Amino acid sequence: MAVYTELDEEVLRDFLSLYAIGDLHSFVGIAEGVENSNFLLKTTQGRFILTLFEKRMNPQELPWFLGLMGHLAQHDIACPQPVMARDGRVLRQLAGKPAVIVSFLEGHAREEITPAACAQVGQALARLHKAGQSYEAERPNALGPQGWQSVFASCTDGGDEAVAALITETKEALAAAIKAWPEANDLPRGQIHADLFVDNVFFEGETLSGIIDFYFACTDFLAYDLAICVNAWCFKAEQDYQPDRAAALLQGYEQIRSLSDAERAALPVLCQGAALRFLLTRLYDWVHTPAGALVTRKDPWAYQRRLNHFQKVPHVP
Ligand SMILES: Nc1ncnc2c1ncn2[C@@H]1O[C@H](COP(=O)(O)OP(=O)(O)O)[C@@H](O)[C@H]1O
Ligand SMILES: N[C@@H](CCOP(=O)(O)O)C(=O)O
Repeated sequence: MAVYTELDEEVLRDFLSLYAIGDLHSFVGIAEGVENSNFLLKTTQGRFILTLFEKRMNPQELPWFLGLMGHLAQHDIACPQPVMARDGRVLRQLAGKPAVIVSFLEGHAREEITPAACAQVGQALARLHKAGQSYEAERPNALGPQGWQSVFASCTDGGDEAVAALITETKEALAAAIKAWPEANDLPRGQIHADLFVDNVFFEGETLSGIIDFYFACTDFLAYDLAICVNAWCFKAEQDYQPDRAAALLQGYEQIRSLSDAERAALPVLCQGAALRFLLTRLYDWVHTPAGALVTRKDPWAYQRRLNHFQKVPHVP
């Protein structure tokens, strides 16, 4: 569930009067999601998403994310577009939290993943990368190799025997991936989504209709974003690698943006890094989420299995 902050209807009506998006018909909290509180608003002018940013977000970084989403939307990427209030501001405060209203995207996350869906994800990712090239402000990836080390360090005293074993087994892989990681100038860089998982891509029928959740976006290797998608989209039952999906993902991507030889050669290590990144943040949540918390913890072992796959089979697809 992800509604951490309750909203009072009158307070919301007052808030909406700052925008030119019509009068409130109804609002409902959205159960999906983990990080922030999201509400579906229905107004006399249509549907919108209201997000209240919760404590894991650094409010100083919000203008970068909202600027990127606005930039991409203006470049025909189907993503939420931040809505300006009458005074021209997109970021305000509501119920004591930073708040934004964005456009509503039609569609739903897929339940069945096919190579054809992966091909469209690849195309959409490449379009996002191309459109992001003209968004100049940079945001370093806080969850790059340096970040992995500090997340790892903050997991090491907690958890049961299974967690202790996972920590031991991850230590060596972490050191190896950091050592093998490309230098900043080795590969093309730009704005990446960095969390393009199945729940963040909407389809209407068989057609990709939009991409949401840009709050891990950052400036990093473009091919690393592809490696994240290989991890997120190309395994079945959390462990069986599906090379046909990966082939379709890469082919779709290259229909829009060609990969260089260096990017292709780096994909296996980038896939290991992507597996580690999600293993580590899931492990952090596993160790630090108190029993009885509203949020369902995600399984870090699913990403250990992916990491093991890319260690044993160092080629993609
Ligand atoms: N622009 C949007 N249009 C339609 N639905 C959205 C939009 N943004 C978010 N949602 C809905 O809200 C849910 C949670 O959003 P998400 O950005 O993943 O939250 P979190 O960052 O908290 O994980 C999504 O699964 C989707 O159902
Ligand atoms: N995709 C990440 C978790 C981030 O959650 P989101 O709901 O913000 O996409 C993972 O699977 O570990």
